[in-house]
Amino acid sequence: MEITTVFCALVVAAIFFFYAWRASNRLWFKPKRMEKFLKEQGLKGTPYKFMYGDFKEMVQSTNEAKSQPMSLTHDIAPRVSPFFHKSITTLGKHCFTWMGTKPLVHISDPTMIREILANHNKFQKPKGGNPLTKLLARGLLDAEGDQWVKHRKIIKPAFHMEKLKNMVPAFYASCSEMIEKWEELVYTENSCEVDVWPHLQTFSSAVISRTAFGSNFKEGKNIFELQREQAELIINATNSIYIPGSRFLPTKNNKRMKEIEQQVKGSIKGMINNRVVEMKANEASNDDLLGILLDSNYKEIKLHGNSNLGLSIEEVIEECKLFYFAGQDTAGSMLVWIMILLGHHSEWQARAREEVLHVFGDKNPDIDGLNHLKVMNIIFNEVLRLYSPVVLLRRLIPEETKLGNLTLPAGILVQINTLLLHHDKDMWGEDVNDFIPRRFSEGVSKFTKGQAAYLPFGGGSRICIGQNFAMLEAKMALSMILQRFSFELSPSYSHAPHAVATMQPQSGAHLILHKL
Ligand code: HEM
Repeated sequence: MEITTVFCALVVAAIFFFYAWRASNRLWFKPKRMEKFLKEQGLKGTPYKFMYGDFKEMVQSTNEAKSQPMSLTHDIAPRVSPFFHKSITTLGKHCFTWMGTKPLVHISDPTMIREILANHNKFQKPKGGNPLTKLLARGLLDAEGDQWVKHRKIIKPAFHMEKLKNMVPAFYASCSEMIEKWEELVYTENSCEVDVWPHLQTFSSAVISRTAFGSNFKEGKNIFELQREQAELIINATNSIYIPGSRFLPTKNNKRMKEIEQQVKGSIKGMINNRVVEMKANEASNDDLLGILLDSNYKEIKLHGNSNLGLSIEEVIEECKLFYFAGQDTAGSMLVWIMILLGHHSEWQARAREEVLHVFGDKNPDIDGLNHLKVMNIIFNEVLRLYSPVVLLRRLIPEETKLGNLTLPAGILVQINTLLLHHDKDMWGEDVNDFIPRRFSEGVSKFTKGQAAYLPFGGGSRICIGQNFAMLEAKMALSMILQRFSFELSPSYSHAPHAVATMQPQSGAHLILHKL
């Protein structure tokens, strides 16, 4: 009897020590080993702090930076990315900080950046972290290896130029709705102050609803409104360290997130089922993203006679959710900074209008004309450099990997700070923080000398699939706006760029619109 009790006590103690050792290894000894390993290679870094890493400092510096607006300059990195900006300024361009227990190695050398972006199997999208973010978007953005190859192949045709051509009327209709509202607002005085930021968000959301779901536009809009609410709930939840399992607690937020998830899935599933029936009866229009995606999916299955080569309904649902997540906020962010910068730099606004009127007069913009707008193109490139909607790219290293002269241990994260790279004096020169679209007049690669230093849409094989879509959408919107209005920054405009999921104007974008 006594022997059994002693044996049981020993087993319990062994289990306790095993888990205690595992926890202390994960939370302390492993990070400390990695810290030593990185320091031995000459990298400077912040000291590891138990479990949280630099989390508290990051939140604190972001809150401080956001507490007041800045002067109207384009030197925005200290406000938008305060913690990473300070780390890189004090520790060097290649250094490390901490995301909880994981070291985050910052890479600024264009040759190393190219290598990271070219090898998507060695440098993968980060896994782990807060699992709630998966409720927002998975699909192509999240897939790896063969799964990613399969998804990209099926989705790619939806973004070919000849398919985008058919989406131009959707861009036009969405922009007309926005402009009608502005015309009502300026009606009495011929000019009026408008915070264009919410209008541009509604516009980019309408564009995605129309182009994704065509005739089911209204239903699509409803789905996207739910997704927007989901994004807000998730962003709130990710502002604190995630405690494993806490997403299953029956809190008000958790319940609402689950409810939204089910409603969104149900609606998209219903639309897909209807569309499949219509496709079989040859009654469906394949001009929208959903139609093209389903068409490309079934062609792939038919071609190889193997249903594993296509996407499952669940996967199609995830891709539809991703279109919204990846395409709405980013395009809205790009447009709002274009309008703010052109409101501030009136000479460039005048040049862009001159070009638009020269190409289209007062006619509706068409795709050929939009593809030939040179001044607008260089303005967009410069806005995307200074106010890149996506401020950083992050990758996880699953196995020990060589990068330049560094050996990076398995499990660490590498980060390319797009915003800091776009504001780097060594790369762009002393006038780095000035708005000079002309620097792109001979193309991006001429200025960067082909180096991976300009990455608003990422780079390598995982470059943004919606790049041409977004550029066309923004060109259509700006052309239609310039044909009808001139605008300048309102005295009540407060310059406060900040990064949420994308770079956004924290206090809105108050412009004075004048009807032409
Ligand atoms: C100005 C607008 C946009 C910007 C600045 C932008 C930026 C980016 C960036 C930087 C990436 C790479 C992320 C990484 O490597 O970690 C990316 C990927 C992606 N973007 Fe965009 N994007 C924009 C518009 C769109 C639109 C309109 C769509 C779709 C409707 C879209 C769909 C995607 C998808 C699906 C990926 C993942 C590609 C892959 O991993 O293979 N994006 N985007």
